[in-house]
Amino acid sequence: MSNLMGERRKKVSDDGERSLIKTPSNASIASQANAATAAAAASSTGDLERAARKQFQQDVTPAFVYVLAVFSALGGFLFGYDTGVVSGAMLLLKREMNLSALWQEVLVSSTVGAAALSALAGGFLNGLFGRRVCILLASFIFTVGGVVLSTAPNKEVLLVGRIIVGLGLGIASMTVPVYIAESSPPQLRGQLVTINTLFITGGQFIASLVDGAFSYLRHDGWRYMLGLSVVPAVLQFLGFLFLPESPRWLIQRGLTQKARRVLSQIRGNQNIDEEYDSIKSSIEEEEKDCVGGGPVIWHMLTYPPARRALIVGCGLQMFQQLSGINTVMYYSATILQMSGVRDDKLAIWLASVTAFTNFLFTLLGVWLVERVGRRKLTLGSIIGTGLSLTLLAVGFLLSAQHTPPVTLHPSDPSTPNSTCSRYGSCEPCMLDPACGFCYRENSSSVFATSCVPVSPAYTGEAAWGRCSNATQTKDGTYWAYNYCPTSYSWVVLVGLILYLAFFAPGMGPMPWTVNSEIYPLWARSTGNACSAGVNWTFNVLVSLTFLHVAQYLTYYGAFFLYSGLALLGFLFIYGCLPETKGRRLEEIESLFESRLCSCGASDADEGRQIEYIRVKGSNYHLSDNDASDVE
Ligand SMILES: O[C@H]1[C@H](O)[C@@H](O)[C@H](O)[C@@H](O)[C@H]1O
Repeated sequence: MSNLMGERRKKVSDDGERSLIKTPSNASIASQANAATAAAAASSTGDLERAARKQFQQDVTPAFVYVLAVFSALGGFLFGYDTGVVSGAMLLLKREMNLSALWQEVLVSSTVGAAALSALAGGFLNGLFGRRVCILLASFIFTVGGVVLSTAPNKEVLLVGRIIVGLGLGIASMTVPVYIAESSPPQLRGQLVTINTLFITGGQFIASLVDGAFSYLRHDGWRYMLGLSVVPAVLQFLGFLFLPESPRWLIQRGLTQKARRVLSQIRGNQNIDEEYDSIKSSIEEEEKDCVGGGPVIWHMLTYPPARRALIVGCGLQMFQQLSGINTVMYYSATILQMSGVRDDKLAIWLASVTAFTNFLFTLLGVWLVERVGRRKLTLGSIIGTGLSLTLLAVGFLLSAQHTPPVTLHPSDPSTPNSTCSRYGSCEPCMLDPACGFCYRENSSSVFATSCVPVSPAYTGEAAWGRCSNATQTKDGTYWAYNYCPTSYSWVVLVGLILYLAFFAPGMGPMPWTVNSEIYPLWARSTGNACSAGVNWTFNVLVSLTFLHVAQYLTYYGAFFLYSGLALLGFLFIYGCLPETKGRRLEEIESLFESRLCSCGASDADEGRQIEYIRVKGSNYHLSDNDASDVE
């Protein structure tokens, strides 16, 4: 490895191309001087920071970096679409292909499992072939997966298609944030990377609409649902044929001339000298520090700053999933049914309201990330998430305490000893996956209640009796498979809305955003591969265990457990997450240098960042040579 690094260093130190740098025009120098004046005139540090940022964005940020971010974030859209669309597709598939519960579970989790594995492999591919090739590869894989899924003749081919899609998901989920972070100017980086998560939640929302629309098509509707992902995948593939490689990766590989060209392309009229030099010298520094051979993960584990960054990155992803987002999203249709929406179709449409709320509040995160910073946003978010989870748990607890008793004990001659008939009230009946609650309702009460076995083919019906034909029958008889009728459903509904409002701006996007920036360049691919792998692994663990956890601990127990985990997450974030706002990627490693886990950013750190932006704001008019004095 040291030999390799020595060779690379030689290439990196080739500096013969300085004449290729675009020198700033008089107009740009004048406008940069305006930036400084505007910044200097601002009275308070907050005004100063805002003025500098605004002026910088107006003068220096070319539209190209936004185009680049949006095309990359199509990877996020596919992430959201492919993970979201499957629930609606499964409703149709299980009838059409007669899928057992095991097959349904395998089809849903195979994608997430494959994503976990391919995210890990993506680290290696990223280092070797670069970010652009990996994004091209991911969109190609998505396209193939979409075609296989939409034309699948049987469940085995469906499984192959779901695994292919998962392979694309893993690579895209770890590459896209890194690519955007490496191409963005520091003061926009948080916002642009967070756009990727906005696209994830946007993909989930569109998937829920597609699910709603095609659920009316009883035959082959699932083919359209699963196959439509080909459209954004092809769009991204075509776009990336024309988009450039990450300049940082190019410099690392010694392709300095190309890196300069790309940097001036994405920075427009801004002078790139300072940025180029700082990236290059930090890579040289990194390479000097890095001695000995062996895999990058070993170097990360034995080099304290990289190890701390890895702990923070993986911990954030783990706590994101442990705070139960995918359970809450998945369960939202049932929560809505509990609250009185008894019609199946309407519940599917209302689930898209949940997905839209998640999307809307992620937009708030895009707006807040560069204003309040990553640390405060994540801390505020996890506190709110934990409290909303407690409210959800209290709602479920109240419903359980006032659960309606079973008043009728009908027995079917073919299943006389069904365990269902032994339950005395709705709560234990509904928690048993083999049983459901059948009841009649009028405006003031629930009556004529019974606990009966669920139909083996479809959980939306009872195996026999009054509820064997549909979720809701004409005479006001209802079938409740995984909820109990309750007058406390409003508490759960408020909990759900608050949960999304708090989770989506912070805990949703920040783990991805922070991971894209905390690792030094030599460890960035591997660090992101590991943390994305952790995200997918905990995603599959939490979704696979939810029903079992609910069965043993009841729903309120499961939600109390999640809120306890959110509390642990808060302590972890409070103790370990530093503020990275406004810093260059190359500066961030120093945040992990001395402290145990790089604990909280102090006010002094905040001051330094404002100073950094201020100095940069007033520095644009300086000559190229002066620029280096600033750092
Ligand atoms: O950041 C995303 C987002 O919050 C999604 O809504 C969720 O489904 C994903 O698991 C998560 O990684």
